[in-house]
Amino acid sequence: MAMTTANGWFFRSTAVSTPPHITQRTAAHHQLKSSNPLQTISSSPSITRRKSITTLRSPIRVLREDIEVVIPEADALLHQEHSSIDSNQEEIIGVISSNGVTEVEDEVEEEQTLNRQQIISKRESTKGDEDESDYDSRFKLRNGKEVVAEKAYLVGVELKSNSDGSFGTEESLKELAQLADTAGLTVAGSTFQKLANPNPRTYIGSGKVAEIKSAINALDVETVIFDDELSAGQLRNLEKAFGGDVRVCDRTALILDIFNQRAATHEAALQVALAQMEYQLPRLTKMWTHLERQSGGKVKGMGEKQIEVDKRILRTQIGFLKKELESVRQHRRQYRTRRLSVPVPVVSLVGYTNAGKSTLLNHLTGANVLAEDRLFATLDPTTRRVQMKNGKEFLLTDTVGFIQKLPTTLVAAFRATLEEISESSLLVHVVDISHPLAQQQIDAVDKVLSELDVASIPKLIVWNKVDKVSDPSKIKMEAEKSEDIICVSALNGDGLQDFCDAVQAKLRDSMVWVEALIPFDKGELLNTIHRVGMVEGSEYTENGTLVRAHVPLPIARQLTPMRQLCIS
Ligand SMILES: Nc1nc2c(ncn2[C@@H]2O[C@H](COP(=O)(O)OP(=O)(O)OP(=O)(O)O)[C@@H](O)[C@H]2O)c(=O)[nH]1
Ligand SMILES: [Mg+2]
Repeated sequence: MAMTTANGWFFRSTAVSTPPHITQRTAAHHQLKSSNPLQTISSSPSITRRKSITTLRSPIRVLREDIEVVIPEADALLHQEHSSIDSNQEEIIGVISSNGVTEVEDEVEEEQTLNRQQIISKRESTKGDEDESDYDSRFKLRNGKEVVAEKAYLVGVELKSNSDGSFGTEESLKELAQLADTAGLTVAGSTFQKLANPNPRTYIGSGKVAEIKSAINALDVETVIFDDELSAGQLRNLEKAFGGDVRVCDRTALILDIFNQRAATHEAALQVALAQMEYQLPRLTKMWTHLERQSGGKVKGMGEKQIEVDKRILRTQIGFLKKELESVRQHRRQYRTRRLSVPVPVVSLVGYTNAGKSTLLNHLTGANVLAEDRLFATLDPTTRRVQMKNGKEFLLTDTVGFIQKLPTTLVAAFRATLEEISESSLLVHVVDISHPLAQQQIDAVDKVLSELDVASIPKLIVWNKVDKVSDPSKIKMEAEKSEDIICVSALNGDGLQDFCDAVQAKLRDSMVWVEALIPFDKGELLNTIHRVGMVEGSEYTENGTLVRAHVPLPIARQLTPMRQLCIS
Protein backbone atom coordinates (compact mmCIF):
# COMPACT_ATOMS: atom_id res chain seq x y z
CA MET A 1 0.00 0.00 0.00
CA ALA A 2 1.13 3.49 -0.65
CA MET A 3 0.05 6.63 1.01
CA THR A 4 0.85 10.25 0.75
CA THR A 5 1.43 12.33 3.80
CA ALA A 6 0.28 15.86 4.22
CA ASN A 7 3.42 17.33 2.70
CA GLY A 8 3.69 14.86 -0.10
CA TRP A 9 5.85 12.20 1.49
CA PHE A 10 5.32 8.78 0.13
CA PHE A 11 5.33 5.70 2.21
CA ARG A 12 4.61 2.20 1.20
CA SER A 13 4.85 -1.11 2.85
CA THR A 14 7.25 -3.69 1.58
CA ALA A 15 6.93 -7.35 0.87
CA VAL A 16 10.52 -8.09 1.83
CA SER A 17 10.68 -9.56 5.29
CA THR A 18 12.40 -6.99 7.42
CA PRO A 19 12.44 -5.93 11.00
CA PRO A 20 9.06 -4.35 11.68
CA HIS A 21 10.39 -0.85 12.06
CA ILE A 22 12.11 -0.89 8.69
CA THR A 23 9.06 -0.54 6.59
CA GLN A 24 8.87 2.95 5.24
CA ARG A 25 10.24 3.97 1.92
CA THR A 26 9.80 6.91 -0.31
CA ALA A 27 8.76 6.65 -3.88
CA ALA A 28 11.22 9.28 -5.01
CA HIS A 29 14.05 7.53 -3.36
CA HIS A 30 12.82 4.35 -4.91
CA GLN A 31 13.84 5.99 -8.15
CA LEU A 32 17.06 7.37 -6.81
CA LYS A 33 18.34 4.02 -5.84
CA SER A 34 18.26 2.77 -9.39
CA SER A 35 21.67 4.28 -9.96
CA ASN A 36 23.07 2.35 -7.09
CA PRO A 37 23.54 -1.34 -7.78
CA LEU A 38 23.47 -2.30 -4.17
CA GLN A 39 20.25 -0.48 -3.77
CA THR A 40 18.85 -1.26 -7.19
CA ILE A 41 15.14 -1.15 -6.87
CA SER A 42 14.56 -1.95 -10.41
CA SER A 43 11.16 -2.44 -11.67
CA SER A 44 8.92 -4.33 -13.91
CA PRO A 45 9.76 -3.55 -17.53
CA SER A 46 6.91 -1.11 -17.76
CA ILE A 47 8.39 1.08 -15.05
CA THR A 48 11.18 3.11 -16.54
CA ARG A 49 13.82 4.83 -14.56
CA ARG A 50 13.94 8.55 -14.10
CA LYS A 51 16.99 10.65 -13.57
CA SER A 52 17.40 14.12 -12.18
CA ILE A 53 14.46 13.83 -9.89
CA THR A 54 14.34 15.27 -6.45
CA THR A 55 15.69 12.60 -4.22
CA LEU A 56 16.77 14.49 -1.22
CA ARG A 57 15.57 12.70 1.82
CA SER A 58 16.63 12.52 5.38
CA PRO A 59 19.59 10.18 5.41
CA ILE A 60 17.96 8.13 8.11
CA ARG A 61 15.00 7.42 5.91
CA VAL A 62 17.32 6.48 3.11
CA LEU A 63 19.03 4.13 5.45
CA ARG A 64 15.88 2.20 6.19
CA GLU A 65 15.48 1.43 2.56
CA ASP A 66 19.06 0.31 2.26
CA ILE A 67 18.61 -2.13 5.04
CA GLU A 68 15.31 -3.29 3.80
CA VAL A 69 16.43 -4.20 0.35
CA VAL A 70 19.99 -5.24 0.57
CA ILE A 71 20.22 -7.47 3.56
CA PRO A 72 18.42 -10.62 2.45
CA GLU A 73 20.11 -10.69 -0.91
CA ALA A 74 23.27 -8.72 -0.48
CA ASP A 75 25.66 -11.46 -1.35
CA ALA A 76 23.68 -12.82 -4.27
CA LEU A 77 23.18 -9.33 -5.59
CA LEU A 78 26.87 -8.60 -5.50
CA HIS A 79 27.72 -11.71 -7.49
CA GLN A 80 24.88 -11.36 -9.89
CA GLU A 81 25.95 -7.87 -10.85
CA HIS A 82 29.55 -8.68 -11.27
CA SER A 83 29.48 -9.74 -14.89
CA SER A 84 27.91 -6.50 -15.97
CA ILE A 85 30.34 -4.53 -13.84
CA ASP A 86 33.25 -6.02 -15.65
CA SER A 87 32.21 -4.99 -19.10
CA ASN A 88 31.27 -1.59 -17.81
CA GLN A 89 34.55 -1.22 -16.03
CA GLU A 90 36.50 -2.18 -19.08
CA GLU A 91 34.72 0.48 -21.01
CA ILE A 92 35.77 3.11 -18.55
CA ILE A 93 39.33 2.12 -18.06
CA GLY A 94 39.98 1.45 -21.72
CA VAL A 95 41.85 3.95 -23.76
CA ILE A 96 38.92 4.94 -25.85
CA SER A 97 36.02 4.72 -23.52
CA SER A 98 32.67 6.06 -22.65
CA ASN A 99 31.75 7.06 -19.15
CA GLY A 100 28.50 5.22 -19.59
CA VAL A 101 26.22 8.09 -18.84
CA THR A 102 23.76 7.18 -21.56
CA GLU A 103 20.49 6.82 -19.79
CA VAL A 104 19.11 4.21 -22.16
CA GLU A 105 22.10 1.96 -21.63
CA ASP A 106 21.73 2.27 -17.91
CA GLU A 107 18.16 1.21 -18.06
CA VAL A 108 18.94 -1.85 -20.12
CA GLU A 109 21.71 -2.83 -17.79
CA GLU A 110 19.48 -2.28 -14.84
CA GLU A 111 16.82 -4.57 -16.22
CA GLN A 112 19.46 -7.19 -16.90
CA THR A 113 20.82 -7.08 -13.40
CA LEU A 114 17.45 -7.18 -11.78
CA ASN A 115 17.49 -9.11 -8.60
CA ARG A 116 14.88 -11.83 -8.35
CA GLN A 117 13.91 -11.00 -4.82
CA GLN A 118 13.49 -7.40 -5.84
CA ILE A 119 11.23 -8.35 -8.72
CA ILE A 120 9.07 -10.34 -6.36
CA SER A 121 8.98 -7.64 -3.72
CA LYS A 122 8.36 -5.03 -6.36
CA ARG A 123 5.51 -6.98 -7.85
CA GLU A 124 3.97 -7.64 -4.50
CA SER A 125 4.31 -4.07 -3.40
CA THR A 126 2.72 -2.75 -6.57
CA LYS A 127 0.16 -5.50 -6.96
CA GLY A 128 -3.33 -4.18 -7.41
CA ASP A 129 -2.64 -0.71 -6.17
CA GLU A 130 -2.06 2.58 -7.75
CA ASP A 131 1.16 3.73 -6.16
CA GLU A 132 3.23 4.02 -9.35
CA SER A 133 0.69 6.24 -11.03
CA ASP A 134 0.24 7.90 -7.69
CA TYR A 135 3.75 9.19 -7.52
CA ASP A 136 3.97 9.65 -11.27
CA SER A 137 1.61 12.54 -10.82
CA ARG A 138 4.09 14.15 -8.46
CA PHE A 139 6.72 14.68 -11.13
CA LYS A 140 6.85 17.88 -13.05
CA LEU A 141 8.86 18.99 -16.03
CA ARG A 142 11.60 21.50 -15.29
CA ASN A 143 14.32 22.38 -17.81
CA GLY A 144 13.17 19.39 -19.78
CA LYS A 145 13.70 17.08 -16.85
CA GLU A 146 11.29 15.44 -14.50
CA VAL A 147 11.55 16.72 -10.97
CA VAL A 148 9.45 16.87 -7.89
CA ALA A 149 8.84 20.47 -7.03
CA GLU A 150 10.09 20.38 -3.46
CA LYS A 151 10.92 23.56 -1.62
CA ALA A 152 14.13 23.94 0.33
CA TYR A 153 15.33 26.60 2.76
CA LEU A 154 19.06 27.11 3.22
CA VAL A 155 20.86 27.96 6.45
CA GLY A 156 24.48 29.05 6.86
CA VAL A 157 26.55 29.83 9.91
CA GLU A 158 29.56 32.10 10.05
CA LEU A 159 31.73 30.87 12.86
CA LYS A 160 34.19 33.37 14.28
CA SER A 161 36.68 30.54 14.73
CA ASN A 162 36.38 29.76 11.04
CA SER A 163 37.38 33.04 9.47
CA ASP A 164 40.19 31.60 7.36
CA GLY A 165 39.43 33.98 4.51
CA SER A 166 38.23 31.28 2.14
CA PHE A 167 34.61 31.08 1.03
CA GLY A 168 32.43 33.62 2.81
CA THR A 169 29.13 32.44 4.28
CA GLU A 170 27.07 34.11 1.60
CA GLU A 171 29.20 32.67 -1.22
CA SER A 172 29.05 29.28 0.37
CA LEU A 173 25.26 29.57 0.59
CA LYS A 174 25.13 30.50 -3.10
CA GLU A 175 27.03 27.34 -3.86
CA LEU A 176 24.68 25.38 -1.60
CA ALA A 177 21.79 26.78 -3.66
CA GLN A 178 23.49 25.47 -6.81
CA LEU A 179 23.89 22.09 -5.16
CA ALA A 180 20.21 22.12 -4.17
CA ASP A 181 19.29 22.99 -7.73
CA THR A 182 21.45 20.16 -9.03
CA ALA A 183 19.61 17.81 -6.67
CA GLY A 184 16.33 19.01 -8.19
CA LEU A 185 15.10 21.18 -5.31
CA THR A 186 13.59 24.62 -5.52
CA VAL A 187 15.25 27.08 -3.16
CA ALA A 188 12.55 29.10 -1.41
CA GLY A 189 14.87 31.22 0.72
CA SER A 190 17.96 31.32 2.88
CA THR A 191 19.39 32.83 6.02
CA PHE A 192 22.62 32.85 7.99
CA GLN A 193 23.82 33.60 11.47
CA LYS A 194 27.11 34.77 12.93
CA LEU A 195 28.09 32.71 15.95
CA ALA A 196 31.04 32.48 18.28
CA ASN A 197 30.37 28.78 18.72
CA PRO A 198 27.73 26.44 17.35
CA ASN A 199 24.89 25.54 19.68
CA PRO A 200 25.49 21.88 20.61
CA ARG A 201 21.73 21.13 20.59
CA THR A 202 20.54 22.91 17.47
CA TYR A 203 23.73 24.27 15.84
CA ILE A 204 22.04 27.69 15.49
CA GLY A 205 20.58 29.79 18.30
CA SER A 206 16.97 29.44 19.49
CA GLY A 207 15.97 32.82 18.02
CA LYS A 208 17.16 31.70 14.61
CA VAL A 209 15.31 28.41 14.97
CA ALA A 210 12.07 30.36 15.58
CA GLU A 211 12.77 32.65 12.62
CA ILE A 212 13.32 29.68 10.31
CA LYS A 213 10.16 28.02 11.61
CA SER A 214 8.13 31.08 10.58
CA ALA A 215 9.79 31.05 7.16
CA ILE A 216 8.97 27.35 6.79
CA ASN A 217 5.29 28.05 7.43
CA ALA A 218 5.19 31.15 5.28
CA LEU A 219 6.98 29.60 2.32
CA ASP A 220 5.62 26.08 2.63
CA VAL A 221 9.12 24.64 2.91
CA GLU A 222 9.63 20.87 3.03
CA THR A 223 13.39 20.62 3.53
CA VAL A 224 15.84 22.74 5.50
CA ILE A 225 19.46 22.36 4.43
CA PHE A 226 22.36 23.45 6.61
CA ASP A 227 25.62 24.44 4.96
CA ASP A 228 27.70 22.58 7.54
CA GLU A 229 27.73 19.04 8.78
CA LEU A 230 25.31 18.45 11.67
CA SER A 231 25.45 15.79 14.35
CA ALA A 232 22.70 13.19 14.76
CA GLY A 233 21.40 15.01 17.84
CA GLN A 234 21.31 18.37 16.08
CA LEU A 235 19.44 16.90 13.12
CA ARG A 236 16.89 15.32 15.45
CA ASN A 237 16.44 18.40 17.64
CA LEU A 238 16.04 20.67 14.63
CA GLU A 239 13.44 18.38 13.06
CA LYS A 240 11.55 18.38 16.35
CA ALA A 241 11.81 22.14 16.66
CA PHE A 242 10.57 22.79 13.12
CA GLY A 243 7.78 20.28 13.64
CA GLY A 244 5.53 18.58 11.11
CA ASP A 245 7.29 16.55 8.48
CA VAL A 246 9.95 19.11 7.71
CA ARG A 247 13.18 17.37 6.87
CA VAL A 248 16.50 18.69 8.02
CA CYS A 249 19.71 17.72 6.33
CA ASP A 250 23.20 19.09 5.81
CA ARG A 251 25.52 19.88 2.90
CA THR A 252 27.16 16.48 3.17
CA ALA A 253 23.85 14.62 2.82
CA LEU A 254 22.97 16.83 -0.13
CA ILE A 255 26.27 16.14 -1.89
CA LEU A 256 25.95 12.42 -1.18
CA ASP A 257 22.46 12.56 -2.64
CA ILE A 258 23.70 14.23 -5.82
CA PHE A 259 26.46 11.68 -6.16
CA ASN A 260 23.91 8.93 -5.67
CA GLN A 261 21.71 10.36 -8.42
CA ARG A 262 24.63 10.73 -10.78
CA ALA A 263 26.64 7.58 -10.20
CA ALA A 264 26.60 5.98 -13.62
CA THR A 265 29.01 3.12 -13.16
CA HIS A 266 29.11 0.28 -10.71
CA GLU A 267 32.28 1.49 -9.03
CA ALA A 268 30.94 5.02 -8.55
CA ALA A 269 27.68 3.64 -7.16
CA LEU A 270 29.54 1.38 -4.74
CA GLN A 271 31.71 4.27 -3.58
CA VAL A 272 28.71 6.50 -3.01
CA ALA A 273 26.79 3.75 -1.21
CA LEU A 274 29.77 3.22 1.07
CA ALA A 275 30.09 6.94 1.77
CA GLN A 276 26.36 7.17 2.52
CA MET A 277 26.42 4.28 4.94
CA GLU A 278 29.45 5.61 6.74
CA TYR A 279 27.72 8.95 7.02
CA GLN A 280 24.58 7.28 8.35
CA LEU A 281 26.19 4.96 10.89
CA PRO A 282 26.73 7.57 13.63
CA ARG A 283 23.33 9.11 12.89
CA LEU A 284 21.26 6.03 13.57
CA THR A 285 19.60 7.38 16.71
CA LYS A 286 16.70 8.55 14.56
CA MET A 287 15.49 4.94 14.47
CA TRP A 288 14.55 5.15 18.09
CA THR A 289 12.35 8.18 17.55
CA HIS A 290 10.67 6.40 14.73
CA LEU A 291 10.02 3.36 16.88
CA GLU A 292 8.59 5.52 19.62
CA ARG A 293 6.23 7.12 17.18
CA GLN A 294 5.13 3.77 15.81
CA SER A 295 4.26 2.38 19.19
CA GLY A 296 2.56 5.59 20.19
CA GLY A 297 4.76 6.20 23.20
CA LYS A 298 8.05 5.47 24.84
CA VAL A 299 9.57 2.04 24.30
CA LYS A 300 12.66 2.42 26.37
CA GLY A 301 15.25 -0.26 25.98
CA MET A 302 13.59 -1.79 22.98
CA GLY A 303 14.50 1.13 20.76
CA GLU A 304 18.01 1.14 22.01
CA LYS A 305 18.35 -2.53 21.23
CA GLN A 306 17.00 -2.00 17.76
CA ILE A 307 19.63 0.65 17.12
CA GLU A 308 22.28 -1.90 17.96
CA VAL A 309 20.71 -4.36 15.52
CA ASP A 310 20.55 -1.69 12.85
CA LYS A 311 24.14 -0.71 13.44
CA ARG A 312 25.23 -4.31 13.11
CA ILE A 313 23.26 -4.68 9.88
CA LEU A 314 24.79 -1.51 8.55
CA ARG A 315 28.29 -2.59 9.48
CA THR A 316 27.71 -5.89 7.70
CA GLN A 317 26.63 -4.01 4.60
CA ILE A 318 29.66 -1.76 4.84
CA GLY A 319 31.76 -4.91 4.97
CA PHE A 320 30.04 -6.29 1.85
CA LEU A 321 30.54 -3.03 0.04
CA LYS A 322 34.21 -2.80 0.88
CA LYS A 323 34.75 -6.35 -0.32
CA GLU A 324 32.94 -5.71 -3.56
CA LEU A 325 34.78 -2.44 -4.11
CA GLU A 326 38.06 -4.22 -3.62
CA SER A 327 37.16 -6.75 -6.30
CA VAL A 328 36.09 -4.00 -8.71
CA ARG A 329 39.33 -2.16 -8.03
CA GLN A 330 41.36 -5.29 -8.59
CA HIS A 331 39.81 -5.40 -12.01
CA ARG A 332 40.56 -1.72 -12.60
CA ARG A 333 44.16 -2.26 -11.55
CA GLN A 334 44.58 -4.96 -14.19
CA TYR A 335 43.45 -2.56 -16.88
CA ARG A 336 45.64 0.17 -15.51
CA THR A 337 48.66 -2.14 -15.64
CA ARG A 338 47.77 -3.03 -19.21
CA ARG A 339 47.38 0.64 -20.04
CA LEU A 340 50.69 1.54 -18.44
CA SER A 341 52.38 -1.09 -20.58
CA VAL A 342 51.34 1.05 -23.56
CA PRO A 343 53.76 3.89 -23.06
CA VAL A 344 51.52 6.81 -23.94
CA PRO A 345 51.82 9.56 -21.32
CA VAL A 346 48.72 10.10 -19.20
CA VAL A 347 47.59 13.65 -18.48
CA SER A 348 44.89 14.08 -15.80
CA LEU A 349 42.42 16.95 -15.66
CA VAL A 350 41.62 18.02 -12.12
CA GLY A 351 39.76 21.03 -10.80
CA TYR A 352 36.78 22.51 -9.06
CA THR A 353 33.38 21.23 -10.11
CA ASN A 354 31.96 23.09 -13.13
CA ALA A 355 35.40 24.46 -14.14
CA GLY A 356 35.07 22.97 -17.65
CA LYS A 357 37.17 19.79 -17.47
CA SER A 358 34.77 17.64 -19.46
CA THR A 359 34.25 20.41 -22.02
CA LEU A 360 38.02 20.55 -22.51
CA LEU A 361 38.24 16.78 -22.91
CA ASN A 362 35.34 16.82 -25.37
CA HIS A 363 36.86 19.62 -27.45
CA LEU A 364 40.29 18.00 -27.64
CA THR A 365 39.20 14.43 -28.27
CA GLY A 366 35.77 14.63 -29.84
CA ALA A 367 34.49 12.74 -26.82
CA ASN A 368 30.93 13.05 -25.72
CA VAL A 369 31.27 13.24 -21.97
CA LEU A 370 28.34 14.94 -20.26
CA ALA A 371 29.28 18.58 -19.69
CA GLU A 372 26.67 20.89 -18.24
CA ASP A 373 26.21 23.89 -16.03
CA ARG A 374 25.53 21.77 -12.97
CA LEU A 375 27.79 20.73 -10.14
CA PHE A 376 29.24 17.22 -10.26
CA ALA A 377 28.34 16.38 -13.84
CA THR A 378 31.24 13.91 -13.90
CA LEU A 379 31.83 11.20 -11.31
CA ASP A 380 33.80 8.60 -13.20
CA PRO A 381 37.18 8.97 -14.79
CA THR A 382 37.12 8.83 -18.58
CA THR A 383 40.30 8.52 -20.60
CA ARG A 384 40.67 9.45 -24.26
CA ARG A 385 43.56 9.74 -26.67
CA VAL A 386 44.55 13.22 -27.82
CA GLN A 387 46.20 13.27 -31.22
CA MET A 388 48.19 16.44 -31.80
CA LYS A 389 48.76 18.03 -35.18
CA ASN A 390 52.43 17.00 -35.13
CA GLY A 391 51.43 13.34 -34.79
CA LYS A 392 52.27 13.17 -31.08
CA GLU A 393 49.72 11.80 -28.69
CA PHE A 394 48.87 11.58 -25.03
CA LEU A 395 46.02 10.20 -22.98
CA LEU A 396 43.73 12.68 -21.27
CA THR A 397 41.75 11.65 -18.19
CA ASP A 398 38.72 13.54 -16.93
CA THR A 399 38.05 13.17 -13.20
CA VAL A 400 35.45 14.01 -10.59
CA GLY A 401 35.41 17.69 -9.62
CA PHE A 402 36.24 18.95 -6.16
CA ILE A 403 34.29 21.32 -3.94
CA GLN A 404 34.97 23.16 -0.71
CA LYS A 405 33.79 21.32 2.42
CA LEU A 406 33.99 18.07 0.48
CA PRO A 407 32.61 15.38 2.78
CA THR A 408 35.46 13.37 4.20
CA THR A 409 33.50 10.15 3.67
CA LEU A 410 33.34 10.98 -0.02
CA VAL A 411 37.02 11.80 -0.31
CA ALA A 412 37.80 8.50 1.36
CA ALA A 413 35.35 6.58 -0.80
CA PHE A 414 36.64 8.15 -4.01
CA ARG A 415 40.26 7.92 -3.00
CA ALA A 416 40.90 4.88 -5.19
CA THR A 417 39.45 6.63 -8.24
CA LEU A 418 41.38 9.77 -7.48
CA GLU A 419 44.55 7.86 -6.86
CA GLU A 420 44.61 7.06 -10.56
CA ILE A 421 45.77 10.59 -11.06
CA SER A 422 48.80 9.92 -8.92
CA GLU A 423 50.06 7.69 -11.72
CA SER A 424 49.75 10.29 -14.42
CA SER A 425 52.71 12.07 -16.01
CA LEU A 426 51.11 15.49 -15.73
CA LEU A 427 48.27 17.15 -13.82
CA VAL A 428 46.28 19.85 -15.52
CA HIS A 429 44.46 22.00 -12.99
CA VAL A 430 41.47 23.51 -14.81
CA VAL A 431 40.23 26.78 -13.28
CA ASP A 432 37.06 28.70 -14.12
CA ILE A 433 38.83 32.06 -14.23
CA SER A 434 35.54 33.88 -14.82
CA HIS A 435 34.25 32.77 -11.42
CA PRO A 436 34.30 35.48 -8.74
CA LEU A 437 35.77 32.98 -6.27
CA ALA A 438 38.35 31.51 -8.65
CA GLN A 439 41.19 31.89 -6.14
CA GLN A 440 39.20 30.23 -3.35
CA GLN A 441 38.34 27.39 -5.70
CA ILE A 442 42.03 26.99 -6.60
CA ASP A 443 42.86 26.80 -2.89
CA ALA A 444 40.12 24.21 -2.27
CA VAL A 445 41.46 22.04 -5.12
CA ASP A 446 45.05 22.37 -3.90
CA LYS A 447 43.87 21.29 -0.45
CA VAL A 448 42.38 18.05 -1.79
CA LEU A 449 45.42 17.46 -4.01
CA SER A 450 47.70 17.82 -1.02
CA GLU A 451 45.91 14.82 0.50
CA LEU A 452 46.47 12.70 -2.58
CA ASP A 453 50.22 12.29 -2.71
CA VAL A 454 50.65 13.98 -6.09
CA ALA A 455 53.13 16.67 -5.10
CA SER A 456 55.88 15.16 -7.26
CA ILE A 457 53.80 15.23 -10.47
CA PRO A 458 54.40 18.24 -12.74
CA LYS A 459 51.41 20.59 -12.91
CA LEU A 460 50.01 22.87 -15.56
CA ILE A 461 47.33 25.42 -14.73
CA VAL A 462 44.64 26.17 -17.27
CA TRP A 463 42.59 29.34 -16.88
CA ASN A 464 39.42 28.34 -18.65
CA LYS A 465 36.37 30.35 -19.75
CA VAL A 466 38.44 33.37 -20.84
CA ASP A 467 35.62 34.14 -23.26
CA LYS A 468 33.43 34.87 -20.25
CA VAL A 469 35.62 37.39 -18.41
CA SER A 470 35.06 41.12 -18.88
CA ASP A 471 38.63 41.84 -19.99
CA PRO A 472 40.23 38.75 -21.61
CA SER A 473 43.44 40.56 -22.63
CA LYS A 474 44.10 41.59 -19.04
CA ILE A 475 43.65 38.00 -17.88
CA LYS A 476 45.93 36.75 -20.66
CA MET A 477 48.64 39.26 -19.69
CA GLU A 478 48.35 38.13 -16.10
CA ALA A 479 48.70 34.48 -17.18
CA GLU A 480 51.77 35.22 -19.27
CA LYS A 481 53.66 36.12 -16.11
CA SER A 482 53.85 32.42 -15.28
CA GLU A 483 54.95 29.79 -17.74
CA ASP A 484 52.76 27.25 -15.94
CA ILE A 485 49.51 29.06 -16.75
CA ILE A 486 47.69 28.76 -20.07
CA CYS A 487 44.53 30.70 -20.97
CA VAL A 488 41.88 28.83 -22.94
CA SER A 489 38.24 28.71 -23.78
CA ALA A 490 37.28 25.06 -23.84
CA LEU A 491 33.96 26.16 -25.28
CA ASN A 492 35.14 28.00 -28.40
CA GLY A 493 38.58 26.39 -28.71
CA ASP A 494 40.60 29.53 -28.07
CA GLY A 495 44.11 28.72 -26.81
CA LEU A 496 43.87 24.95 -27.26
CA GLN A 497 46.94 24.76 -29.52
CA ASP A 498 48.94 26.65 -26.84
CA PHE A 499 47.57 24.19 -24.33
CA CYS A 500 48.75 21.17 -26.35
CA ASP A 501 52.18 22.76 -26.83
CA ALA A 502 52.46 23.43 -23.10
CA VAL A 503 51.41 19.85 -22.33
CA GLN A 504 54.07 18.58 -24.68
CA ALA A 505 56.77 20.75 -23.12
CA LYS A 506 55.76 19.63 -19.64
CA LEU A 507 55.68 15.98 -20.68
CA ARG A 508 59.17 16.29 -22.07
CA ASP A 509 60.33 17.41 -18.65
CA SER A 510 58.87 14.24 -17.14
CA MET A 511 60.59 11.97 -19.69
CA VAL A 512 63.95 10.27 -19.65
CA TRP A 513 66.77 11.30 -22.01
CA VAL A 514 68.12 8.34 -23.98
CA GLU A 515 70.52 7.59 -26.77
CA ALA A 516 69.88 4.15 -28.19
CA LEU A 517 70.74 2.06 -31.21
CA ILE A 518 67.55 0.43 -32.44
CA PRO A 519 68.14 -2.66 -34.59
CA PHE A 520 66.39 -2.60 -37.96
CA ASP A 521 64.11 -5.50 -36.96
CA LYS A 522 62.66 -3.34 -34.16
CA GLY A 523 60.95 -0.87 -36.46
CA GLU A 524 57.79 -0.88 -34.33
CA LEU A 525 59.71 0.33 -31.28
CA LEU A 526 61.20 3.16 -33.33
CA ASN A 527 57.69 4.17 -34.41
CA THR A 528 56.55 4.23 -30.78
CA ILE A 529 59.46 6.46 -29.82
CA HIS A 530 58.47 8.91 -32.55
CA ARG A 531 54.82 8.77 -31.52
CA VAL A 532 55.06 9.23 -27.75
CA GLY A 533 58.59 10.51 -27.18
CA MET A 534 60.39 13.67 -28.31
CA VAL A 535 63.06 12.75 -30.83
CA GLU A 536 65.91 15.28 -31.00
CA GLY A 537 67.87 13.46 -33.67
CA SER A 538 68.28 10.14 -35.45
CA GLU A 539 70.78 8.66 -37.92
CA TYR A 540 71.05 5.38 -39.74
CA THR A 541 74.10 3.22 -39.02
CA GLU A 542 75.13 -0.22 -40.22
CA ASN A 543 73.61 -1.86 -37.14
CA GLY A 544 70.40 0.10 -36.83
CA THR A 545 69.03 3.56 -36.15
CA LEU A 546 70.75 5.71 -33.56
CA VAL A 547 68.15 7.89 -31.82
CA ARG A 548 68.51 10.67 -29.28
CA ALA A 549 65.21 11.36 -27.61
CA HIS A 550 63.19 12.09 -24.49
CA VAL A 551 61.00 9.04 -23.85
CA PRO A 552 58.51 7.98 -21.18
CA LEU A 553 59.98 5.83 -18.45
CA PRO A 554 58.45 2.50 -19.64
CA ILE A 555 60.10 2.96 -23.05
CA ALA A 556 63.39 3.92 -21.44
CA ARG A 557 63.19 0.60 -19.60
CA GLN A 558 62.55 -1.28 -22.85
CA LEU A 559 65.50 0.48 -24.40
CA THR A 560 67.96 -0.45 -21.67
CA PRO A 561 69.76 -3.21 -23.65
CA MET A 562 69.91 -0.99 -26.71
CA ARG A 563 71.31 1.89 -24.69
CA GLN A 564 74.07 -0.37 -23.51
CA LEU A 565 74.72 -1.31 -27.12
CA CYS A 566 75.01 2.33 -27.99
CA ILE A 567 77.44 3.08 -25.17
CA SER A 568 79.74 0.18 -26.09
N1 LIG B 1 31.64 30.34 -21.48
C1 LIG B 1 32.28 29.19 -21.30
N2 LIG B 1 31.65 28.17 -20.71
C2 LIG B 1 32.33 27.01 -20.52
C3 LIG B 1 33.68 26.87 -20.92
N3 LIG B 1 34.08 25.62 -20.58
C4 LIG B 1 33.02 25.01 -20.02
N4 LIG B 1 31.96 25.85 -19.97
C5 LIG B 1 30.64 25.57 -19.42
O1 LIG B 1 30.77 25.31 -18.02
C6 LIG B 1 29.84 24.32 -17.62
C7 LIG B 1 30.56 23.20 -16.89
O2 LIG B 1 31.37 22.52 -17.80
P1 LIG B 1 31.85 21.02 -17.55
O3 LIG B 1 32.80 20.68 -18.65
O4 LIG B 1 30.69 20.12 -17.32
O5 LIG B 1 32.63 21.21 -16.17
P2 LIG B 1 33.39 20.09 -15.32
O6 LIG B 1 34.63 20.71 -14.79
O7 LIG B 1 33.55 18.85 -16.12
O8 LIG B 1 32.35 19.90 -14.14
P3 LIG B 1 32.16 18.62 -13.17
O9 LIG B 1 32.05 17.40 -14.03
O10 LIG B 1 30.92 18.97 -12.48
O11 LIG B 1 33.32 18.58 -12.26
C8 LIG B 1 29.12 23.85 -18.90
O12 LIG B 1 27.90 24.54 -18.98
C9 LIG B 1 30.06 24.29 -20.01
O13 LIG B 1 29.38 24.56 -21.22
C10 LIG B 1 34.32 27.97 -21.56
O14 LIG B 1 35.48 27.96 -21.95
N5 LIG B 1 33.57 29.10 -21.70
MG1 LIG C 1 32.84 16.99 -15.84
